[in-house]
Amino acid sequence: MTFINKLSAAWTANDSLLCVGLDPDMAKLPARFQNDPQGIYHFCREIIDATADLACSFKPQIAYFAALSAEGQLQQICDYVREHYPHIPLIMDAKRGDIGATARQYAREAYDRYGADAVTVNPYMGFDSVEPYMEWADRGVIILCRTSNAGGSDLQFLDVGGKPLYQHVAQLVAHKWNRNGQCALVVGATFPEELAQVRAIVGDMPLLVPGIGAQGGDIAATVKSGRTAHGAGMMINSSRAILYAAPQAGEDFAMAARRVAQETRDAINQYRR
Ligand SMILES: O=c1ccn([C@@H]2O[C@H](COP(=O)(O)O)[C@@H](O)[C@H]2O)c(=O)[nH]1
Repeated sequence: MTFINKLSAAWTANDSLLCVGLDPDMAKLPARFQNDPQGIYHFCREIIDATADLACSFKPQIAYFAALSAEGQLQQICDYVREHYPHIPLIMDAKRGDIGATARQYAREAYDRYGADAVTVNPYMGFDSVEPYMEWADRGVIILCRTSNAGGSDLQFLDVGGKPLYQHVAQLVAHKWNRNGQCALVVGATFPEELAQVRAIVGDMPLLVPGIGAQGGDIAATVKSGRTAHGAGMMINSSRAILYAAPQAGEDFAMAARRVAQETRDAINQYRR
């Protein structure tokens, strides 16, 4: 099954456009995980079990693991999702970008080592830096377009021939690069007007949309701007707001994560149709 088919099935199965981000920050984990050599794995596993029926995808951000030399635990997490929730797409957020020969190694890392269904990629070095990922025709290639951070405007908003650069990226990916129908784009929830512009350019192409929750993006505006005619088409990511939902020590973190994930999924669904 391709990434896009798996994602469509997960949207329907869990009635959800919510992508649960896995960004484990050791300083924010409950104490029992900080004293456990396998703490990152155990924490993420509990989050996954608590939210798997509410999510359309899981998105580990590789930096949180690499910074702690915890790639082994990331591998265990990916194995766990594939074994216990094989219908939920796994997105490796790595934002890779390099020459073709190196890109092929990054693709092997994401798809073969971690078994990810999709990986995030930076388009700045052009098509030959993205093409190696497409050799895995059943996997997704999620390309940065209009990122959620304020500084994204420094380059992505540059006027290029009368249009901002991010619109060129959307057009290029939708009309030239997406030969196998495996591409998606990253567009931040913090810029709903640009999200609507991108949706108008790319048709039904899936969009990974970070920026709700901790970054303050408005859920109603995000969904209204980014949904397809079928009320889907998005993986709306929330990481910290779910992972660290427990307001104080003592509250069960997994129950709190589930509560916030459910509230977020339901808030998104209010504006889908
Ligand atoms: O434009 C982008 C692209 C990726 N991200 C990533 O998404 C999550 C957001 O985490 P929150 O805690 O929900 O803010 C994180 O992994 C980022 O690296 C993004 O925020 N914006």
